[in-house]
Amino acid sequence: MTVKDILDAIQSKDATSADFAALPLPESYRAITVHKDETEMFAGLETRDKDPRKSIHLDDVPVPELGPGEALVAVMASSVNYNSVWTSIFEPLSTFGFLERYGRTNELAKRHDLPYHIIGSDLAGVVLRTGPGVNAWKPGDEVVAHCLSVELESSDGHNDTMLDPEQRIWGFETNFGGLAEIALVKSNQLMPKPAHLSWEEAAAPGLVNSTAYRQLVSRNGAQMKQGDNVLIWGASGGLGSYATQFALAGGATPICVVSSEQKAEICRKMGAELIIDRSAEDYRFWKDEHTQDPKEWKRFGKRIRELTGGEDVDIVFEHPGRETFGASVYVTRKGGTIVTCASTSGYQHEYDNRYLWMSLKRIIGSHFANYREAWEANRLIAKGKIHPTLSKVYSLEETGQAAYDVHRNLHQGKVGVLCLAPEEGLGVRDEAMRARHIDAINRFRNS
Ligand SMILES: C/C=C/C(=O)SCCNC(=O)CCNC(=O)[C@H](O)C(C)(C)COP(=O)(O)OP(=O)(O)OC[C@H]1O[C@@H](n2cnc3c(N)ncnc32)[C@H](O)[C@@H]1OP(=O)(O)O
Ligand SMILES: NC(=O)C1=CN([C@@H]2O[C@H](COP(=O)(O)OP(=O)(O)OC[C@H]3O[C@@H](n4cnc5c(N)ncnc54)[C@H](OP(=O)(O)O)[C@@H]3O)[C@@H](O)[C@H]2O)C=CC1
Repeated sequence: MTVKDILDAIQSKDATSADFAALPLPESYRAITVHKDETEMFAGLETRDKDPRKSIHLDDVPVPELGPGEALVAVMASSVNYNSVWTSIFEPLSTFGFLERYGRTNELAKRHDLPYHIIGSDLAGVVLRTGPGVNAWKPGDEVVAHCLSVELESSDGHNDTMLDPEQRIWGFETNFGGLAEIALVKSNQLMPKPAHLSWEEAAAPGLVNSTAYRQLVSRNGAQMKQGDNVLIWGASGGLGSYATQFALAGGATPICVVSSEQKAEICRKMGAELIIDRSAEDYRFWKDEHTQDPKEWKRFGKRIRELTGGEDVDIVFEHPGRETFGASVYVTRKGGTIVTCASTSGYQHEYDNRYLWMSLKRIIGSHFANYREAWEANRLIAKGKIHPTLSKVYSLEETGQAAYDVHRNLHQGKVGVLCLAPEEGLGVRDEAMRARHIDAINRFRNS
């Protein structure tokens, strides 16, 4: 039995759940990995010079044992997230430490502590097997998976599953991720695949869409409301392309920051009108490595006021971190919110705290999304209210290049990866709904 037989079953129109359940599992499958004995390979290099194409491998790996509450999924497509870039350059630390720590927690978790890490935190595919105790899903179900892995044995996470002390991001802090032909997930990560999307389109939004939803919309984030001005860094990037859509769909006004005219045009296509090209306007928030320039914060703030007709921003959607955080705190209106989920340009932030406390601003930390938020975010995709922002699709063999593109900011929106799917465009079940949204679905394609 090989993965080819699985693919044949998926592509045959009449395979039943019983047929999928009867398919023997292959012994091995192809997966994107990083290797434990290579974690020092980039020692001494600058971050930008660490090349994912060198550290990312395509290996044959054994199918992991299936535990209670888990599912094995045949992965048709996945996507590249920035967390896989971090994994592949071993920054800010090697993910093997996460796997070792997880492995120490219990007997079943030991499976994750291996000399290779199968990465990837998104998937669209078909359930192959479910473990004991799984009733909601069965072999043959077409699914996407969100990336929240929790144990829920402590009450700390019972109101908000992101607060579980054993909270992990699947495919980053656990093994057996989505950039592979088969993935192992907890069954409560599974959600229905949006019927109007192809496999690669369905696999694209998951992680970033859920994160932007919590960060901007949820009561756990900035609680954006109608009429809010929302400053969105990297508005045509992974997170930003969903934040921009949430702002527009929620009656807010996005002020989109991008770094080229091409990216500005994509934001206009999404419906945004207020756009700042940070390259063309050449903001230099840092005079040198250690000193910020408040005059540049002010110039940036003036530009925002020009665009909004004199208003400041209610919310800043932050993730670049060190480079922009001082400016973000400065330009937020009195009583406004800076909501951050990352620090791509550096995690030691500096800002002038007088502008925070004297103007009663708040900084909120946000990370991925709880079960319910991830479900709600996926529901918005399934209803055609928010759309995938897939620009380019690579084969599994080309994942290193795909991660390189994201690391070097050469991409737009999301970059997809075909795993078992032999070509793009497969897996659409609701053609009529697709036709209604086709322009929006294709907005980012080939940009
Ligand atoms: C969905 C996608 C998301 C993304 O893309 S996010 C971007 C990618 N992610 C990242 O860049 C984050 C990567 N992770 C990290 O950098 C690290 O992961 C953290 C900085 C988040 C945490 O650091 P660590 O060293 O792993 O964990 P500690 O919590 O600092 O625990 C180490 C030891 O320190 C003890 N400790 C924790 N808090 C306290 C305290 N308040 N007082 C005293 N001790 C403390 C712990 O218990 C433990 O101890 P013991 O080693 O013995 O187990
Ligand atoms: N905590 C969480 O749950 C999550 C955290 N993340 C983290 O968020 C970060 C962004 O992820 P994602 O959106 O997918 O990545 P992308 O690379 O797809 O998009 C980020 C965008 O940010 C902009 N940007 C990059 N560097 C800078 C800078 N120095 N100053 C201003 N803008 C900058 C770029 O846009 P432009 O050049 O056009 O300005 C880029 O398109 C990553 O660090 C990732 O790990 C992501 C998802 C979830």
